[in-house]
This record gives sequence, structure tokens and C-alpha cells, in this order.
Amino acid sequence: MNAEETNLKGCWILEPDVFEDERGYFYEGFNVEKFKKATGFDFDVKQINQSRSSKGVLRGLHFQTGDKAQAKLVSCIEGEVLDVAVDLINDSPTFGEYSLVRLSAHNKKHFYIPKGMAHGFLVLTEHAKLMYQVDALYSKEHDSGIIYNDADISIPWGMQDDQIILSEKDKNLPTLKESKIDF
Ligand SMILES: Cc1cn([C@H]2C[C@H](O)[C@@H](COP(=O)(O)OP(=O)(O)O[C@H]3O[C@@H](C)C(=O)[C@@H](O)[C@H]3O)O2)c(=O)[nH]c1=O
Repeated sequence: MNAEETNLKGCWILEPDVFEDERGYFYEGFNVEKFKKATGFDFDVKQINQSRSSKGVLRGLHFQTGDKAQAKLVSCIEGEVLDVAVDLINDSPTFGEYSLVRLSAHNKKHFYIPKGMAHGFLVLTEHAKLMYQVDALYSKEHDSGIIYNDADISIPWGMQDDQIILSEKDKNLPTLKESKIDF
């Protein structure tokens, strides 16, 4: 497995070894020992999520607060997405900065986003299916977020706002300045 820390400390891009033969391919989506060896820390999976979305759908920027904060290991198993992490860790030197990676069923990259960062993605292909593992259970009460186009963060999504499809919840998220984040 190849592992590279991004511009945000604790946020990693992982590339599993892919074994191809005449039947197709095989790879390990997560291996607790290899993950620890590569990153130096544990990831204790508690829940595995899947979502499928159409082109232009943007989900995010989301995080859970307090003792329900989640680290996430994200991969794309159909199509391609632009996946983004935003550093919201209070005393971090990169607070408010983002890390971007294209995840696709083809490149099989995985994006590890630690607790304290927001996560979002934009679907670039007709459809995309995301699978992500998290280390804390879902809690509606702790579900929180910031708006995807916050001018202070300025993520280069590469798609016009009028082509982006958001949930009602995501349309009404606050900016980073407006939000009082409680990790
Ligand atoms: C996230 C989540 C949602 N749900 C339910 C709540 C709701 O009825 C429905 C859809 O929820 P949402 O609109 O919040 O789904 P979505 O916008 O896909 O939310 C996800 O976005 C990405 C970017 C993330 O990083 C995830 O952690 C999660 O926040 O699914 C669960 O039951 N368990 C979960 O873990």
C-alpha cells in the first residue's frame, strides 16, 4: 500500500495494492495492520456507509461534533468524485485550508480524513457510488456542516453553482465564520 500525507496533517491518501488476473481484480479496502504501519495510528471502524449520487450532486461539507466526531476512510466504487477535506481543528496551522483528491472506481484511491475536519464531495461522472468507513456511529444531534462555497475557504469545485445539486439541509449550512464549531 502506498500512503502519502496531504497538505493537512493527519489527512492521508492511500493506494492499496491491486491484484489483477484473468478474473478481474482484488484489493484490500482496509487492513488494520497495514493502515497503522503506513500512517502510525489506529482506525477503529464502527460503521460502513454507501451513497450513490448523480452528476453534479455535492454532499457536504459535513462533520459530527463533540464525542461523536468521526474519522472517515473514503473510497469511490463507481464513477469519479472530487473529494475534499477542510481542516477545522482549532489550533491547527492549516485551519480553514482544504485538501482535494479525485477518487474513482478506476484509481481506487482512499482518502483518510481525521476527526476535526469537514468532508464533502462532488460527483463528476453520470453517477458515483461512495463507500466510507467511520470510527464513530451516526448521530443526528451531532450532525453539522458548513456551506460548500464559503468564500473564506474557496474550494475550486470546477463546476458552476447552477449545475450543483444540494440537499435542502446542505443549502442552508452556515459559513465557517457563522458557525460555532464544537469538536
Ligand atoms: C450520514 C448518515 C445518514 N443517515 C440518514 C439520515 C438521513 O435520513 C439520510 C441522508 O442523510 P444525509 O442527507 O445527511 O446524507 P449525506 O448528505 O450523504 O451525508 C453524508 O455526507 C458525506 C459528505 C459525509 O461525509 C457523511 O459523513 C455524511 O454526512 O440518511 C443515517 O441513517 N446514517 C448516517 O450515517
